[in-house]
Amino acid sequence: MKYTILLFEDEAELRQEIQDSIVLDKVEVLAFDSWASFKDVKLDSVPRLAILDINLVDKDGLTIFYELKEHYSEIEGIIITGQASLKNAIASLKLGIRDFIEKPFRARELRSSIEKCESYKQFRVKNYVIDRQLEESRKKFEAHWGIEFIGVSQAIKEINTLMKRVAQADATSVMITGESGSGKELIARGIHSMSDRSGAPFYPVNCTAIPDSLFESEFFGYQKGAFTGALSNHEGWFERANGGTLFLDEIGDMNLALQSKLLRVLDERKVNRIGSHDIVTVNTRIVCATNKDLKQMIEDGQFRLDLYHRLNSFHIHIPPLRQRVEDIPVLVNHFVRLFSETHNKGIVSLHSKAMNLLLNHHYLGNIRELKNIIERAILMCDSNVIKPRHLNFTEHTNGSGGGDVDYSLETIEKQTILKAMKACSHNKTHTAEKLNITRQALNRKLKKHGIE
Ligand SMILES: Nc1ncnc2c1ncn2[C@@H]1O[C@H](COP(=O)(O)OP(=O)(O)OP(=O)(O)O)[C@@H](O)[C@H]1O
Repeated sequence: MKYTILLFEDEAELRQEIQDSIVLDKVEVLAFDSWASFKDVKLDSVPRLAILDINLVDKDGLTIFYELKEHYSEIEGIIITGQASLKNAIASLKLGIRDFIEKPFRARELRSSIEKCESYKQFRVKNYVIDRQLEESRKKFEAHWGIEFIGVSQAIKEINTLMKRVAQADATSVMITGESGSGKELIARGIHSMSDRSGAPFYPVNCTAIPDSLFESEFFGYQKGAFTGALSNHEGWFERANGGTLFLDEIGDMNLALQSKLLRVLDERKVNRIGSHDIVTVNTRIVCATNKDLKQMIEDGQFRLDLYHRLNSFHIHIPPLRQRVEDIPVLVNHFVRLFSETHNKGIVSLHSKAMNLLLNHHYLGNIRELKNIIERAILMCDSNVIKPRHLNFTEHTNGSGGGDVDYSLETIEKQTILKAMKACSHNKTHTAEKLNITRQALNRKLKKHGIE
């Protein structure tokens, strides 16, 4: 599907520069120098995003966004301005503008802002529309394969027992920890579907995908007219998941102010939408997940200790796949059967050399990585046996067993920072940009790794 972006900028040179910098796949940028030049244009598709200068010749960017919103209620907005003021920033936020960028800005800053809008949009689309289709296919998948957490290691056996036990403890909050791709969401879904809540929604939210400015309204919902952009009543996550399970993924990315509010809801089990005095009692189980070290975050003052204890009343930790090699063969067989069926291939087995390579791989991306490797192999395989040449490992590991290579994430992070520092002649601002993190974050990491 084409992704249409509307650009309103009256400086011709900047307009062209912005257009040139947004060369993204499947994106079409329609540029205008004024409202007058846009208003009679017939669009082929619904625009998903508007990038607006505040001062245009005939209308200001905020008013234009307001008018666009009337026609395209789902449109997102980014304001670019040479005259950033608190007043404008507040007005933008109230209108539901996602980002506010001060001129002059770098092309990558704008691109990253667009990507943020898009990931938020995908989050909404996923949850409000496409989720139904996903739910359907998921149900079919579960009916066929079951939702059991696959594995034969002692760790997985214990996890399966814990899942069943906590599923019966109705309202207990659950904290799931483990590296990315290790199965945290699958466990959360498993707990939900084994509990008495299975008839009510399982509502997944990725805390990283929501800009701070929108967290509160998404969290609690709002009443029509509560603020300028509130064009209709909007249920918050707690209400949507009422009776069911709210899965808060990447809880470590929730800011401190929101953490306090979450704690209050967990204590009181009550929410009220922004702009409304009505109090809604909610019966929502919270299952949260993180791959961050929350204890360290508590020490650094970035995560509330009381919330940690509240969420951690039941803790499930998933060890990385490389520490439970005995699970690899069953997972491989499971994914071979699954993808062979999905892609209508008659693949029946795996060559022992291919299995050896899989057993010796280090899986920094855990089960997600293994799953992708098998799916690719199934697609590449032209006979009914998967052979070593069908396996496409990532560049970090070659399946040879690893030798003396240190695969710890800490080491990889340190090496990446050192490489970036070298490439940027030790200029911290440039290094931070290259690594796509803030300068403060870079300083913290340099300190952590003892670099300098
Ligand atoms: N034990 C398992 N058995 C079968 N499939 C699994 C298992 N663990 C994980 N998977 C599959 O691996 C993929 C990644 O799992 P999931 O999304 O739950 O990981 P995650 O830890 O939540 O990742 P992230 O931290 O990146 O959000 C999913 O497709 C999931 O179905």
